[in-house]
Amino acid sequence: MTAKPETEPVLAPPTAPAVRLRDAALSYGSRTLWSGLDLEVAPGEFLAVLGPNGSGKTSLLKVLLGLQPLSAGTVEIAGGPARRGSNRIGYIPQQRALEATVTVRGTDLVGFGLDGHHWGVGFRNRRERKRRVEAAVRAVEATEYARMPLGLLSGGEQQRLRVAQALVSDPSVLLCDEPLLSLDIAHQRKVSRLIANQARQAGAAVLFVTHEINPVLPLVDRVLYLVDGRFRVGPPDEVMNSATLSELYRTDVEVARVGGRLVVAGVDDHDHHVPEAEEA
Ligand SMILES: Nc1ncnc2c1ncn2[C@@H]1O[C@H](COP(=O)(O)OP(=O)(O)OP(=O)(O)O)[C@@H](O)[C@H]1O
Repeated sequence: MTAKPETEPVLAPPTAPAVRLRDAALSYGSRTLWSGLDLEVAPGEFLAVLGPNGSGKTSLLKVLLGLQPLSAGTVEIAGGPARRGSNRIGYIPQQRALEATVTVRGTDLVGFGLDGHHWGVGFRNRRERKRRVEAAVRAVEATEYARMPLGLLSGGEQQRLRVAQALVSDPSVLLCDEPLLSLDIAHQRKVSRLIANQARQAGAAVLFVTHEINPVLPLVDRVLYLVDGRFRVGPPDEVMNSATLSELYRTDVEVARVGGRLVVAGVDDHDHHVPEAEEA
């Protein structure tokens, strides 16, 4: 007979999800982008969000940013309701080219990422603010041009500063909308690592919208794949396979692994927007 332990084992408290959607739906007019979406993203988790144009990936991020209300269901993020302007949430928006006349400097853009209730007042905070902005600019290797007007910078340089802006507040949730676009391969790799470090080292939940999973495949814990109102969530191997994608797209889709990369054939949307980093 085995002796009963005198005390119950101490269990670590379960970690609350950083993002939780319950039975969530989003419609614009009569068009439903997705419905019945139950999704929990844990602190430290890296979730890739894939799907063809118009499937509602950016709209999902807008819901999490408090910019778009759900049509049904509930959303919680970083321990509270989705609301605008939280500096616990970092956001790398889908890139839009800035006009040459934009005179805001890179360091100002990065500093906006810190603007919250406890920043920007008092000398000590100003000094700390400057230190953090400089560290974030250094991390994306933008020191050389960070004081220039944004309108004069290349698309890739602007993008690196947007990444610094999203990371500067040490966010607990990081929402990224195609963050590797217009970056060269070396910077795709560096930016992917910075984003992954925010998950692995700082414990942030990362939602990473992308058309091309290969540059981040080694970093991805789970995939959310949206197609025409249908979706699947699971580890990359469970979602990125011929059977699952054929079911989602309702047509024959072939997925093969070639040298550690995923090759998807049979759907137009797997156009390669970005040259691929060999290793994220
Ligand atoms: N405010 C809005 N009102 C009405 N329709 C909208 C609104 N915002 C987005 N849409 C539509 O919803 C659909 C999904 O848009 P969304 O930007 O979320 O797609 P996506 O999956 O991010 O696409 P892409 O891969 O092209 O970036 C699109 O057809 C878009 O036109």
